[in-house]
Amino acid sequence: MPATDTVRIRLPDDRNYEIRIGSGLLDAHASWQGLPKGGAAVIVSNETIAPLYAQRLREQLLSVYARVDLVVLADGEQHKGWASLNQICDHLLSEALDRKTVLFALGGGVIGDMTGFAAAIYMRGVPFVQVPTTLLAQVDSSVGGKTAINHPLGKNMIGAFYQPERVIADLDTLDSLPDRELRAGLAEIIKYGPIADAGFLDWIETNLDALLARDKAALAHAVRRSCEIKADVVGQDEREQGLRAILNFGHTIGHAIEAGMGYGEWLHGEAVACGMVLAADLSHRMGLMPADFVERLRRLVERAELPVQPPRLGAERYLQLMRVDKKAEAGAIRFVLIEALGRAGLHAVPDERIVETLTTHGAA
Ligand SMILES: NC(=O)c1ccc[n+]([C@@H]2O[C@H](COP(=O)([O-])OP(=O)(O)OC[C@H]3O[C@@H](n4cnc5c(N)ncnc54)[C@H](O)[C@@H]3O)[C@@H](O)[C@H]2O)c1
Ligand SMILES: O=C(O)C(=O)C[C@@H](O)[C@H](O)[C@H](O)COP(=O)(O)O
Ligand SMILES: [Zn+2]
Repeated sequence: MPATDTVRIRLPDDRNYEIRIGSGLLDAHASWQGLPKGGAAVIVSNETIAPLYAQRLREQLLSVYARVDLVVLADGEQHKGWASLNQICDHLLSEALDRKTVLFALGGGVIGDMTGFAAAIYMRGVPFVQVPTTLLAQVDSSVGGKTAINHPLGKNMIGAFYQPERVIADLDTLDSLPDRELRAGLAEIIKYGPIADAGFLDWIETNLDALLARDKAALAHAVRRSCEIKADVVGQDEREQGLRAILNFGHTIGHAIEAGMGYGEWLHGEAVACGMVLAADLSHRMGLMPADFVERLRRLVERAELPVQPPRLGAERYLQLMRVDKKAEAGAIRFVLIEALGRAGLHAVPDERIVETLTTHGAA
């Protein structure tokens, strides 16, 4: 039996679940035991991941479920929309699958977010399991129950909070992940340091080369610590009434970059990395953090070979995109700013300050 780390996420109404992290989990019988059954299993994946892993998952699930279907979606952030969501629902309905059906999201954050949303709305809710295969999905998107599709006017604008039954993060699936996608995952790992754990930021700085070299022990630690932090935050504030917003550090500008450039042009993690550098700069301009913190974060992002220079969309376009951000209130754009190393909060930032930061970084 392969070594497995388990992080538990604690939620009201008997909705606690486990995040299992380790090597060989995809092929381990135990990963798939104890889940809801009595209906069919449906694996939702995409044209890149399905040929790599769907057959292995299907074989495992056939020891639990009498029927295991596979829905293969187009690959890419630009397909995180109504058409793909409909494709999942069309399959479920045309096969007359009942509300005991369990969906298995096999892929990165795009597949996880869409499968979770389909699970939330099909027959008003069927169970689903996250099987994340990107670093980003293992450290972030598979945990916490944010599900969504994109809209041309804004990222993740149509969705639901809906928790999975379990998360199975098999570190071995990262072996086939392209380098650019691995680096995108590092962005969300870096995020957890400044917002929640200064010691973890030190650890990332020390171990960045090992992470880039895909050292399994380093990856296992990064995934576990990231999941612990996220599970703790979500356990306190599942529906983002307050604290959970800290997980959006770097995302106000990041989401504007993704939508403004056209989904898929910048990877989510790339846009978040750049957004964190600008949000760090804003934290300094708002008098919360010293200048050396901005430099420290910029240096780390650069070392991870992630972008620090935002695209020149123009200040007005950035402001327009950020006014539809979910954290905005009554037209005021609100940013997650760092207040001290390991502590963050939500702050309304005047447009002039935002324009200053955008201009300094060549985005305006
Ligand atoms: N729900 C949340 O809390 C949350 C958190 C963070 C990000 N997200 C969302 O997640 C999405 C980004 O997720 P992502 O970075 O995983 O991107 P992704 O899902 O697009 O996957 C990245 C690419 O890697 C490929 N891939 C996946 N696993 C692979 C593997 N093991 N081997 C080879 N190729 C593989 C995919 O086919 C895709 O081309 C965004 O839509 C973002 O909004 C959601
Ligand atoms: O789980 C959360 O909460 C997050 O904010 C995690 C983010 O990394 C993620 O990108 C999330 O999808 C963003 O949520 P949104 O509400 O800003 O769309
Ligand atoms: Zn994110």
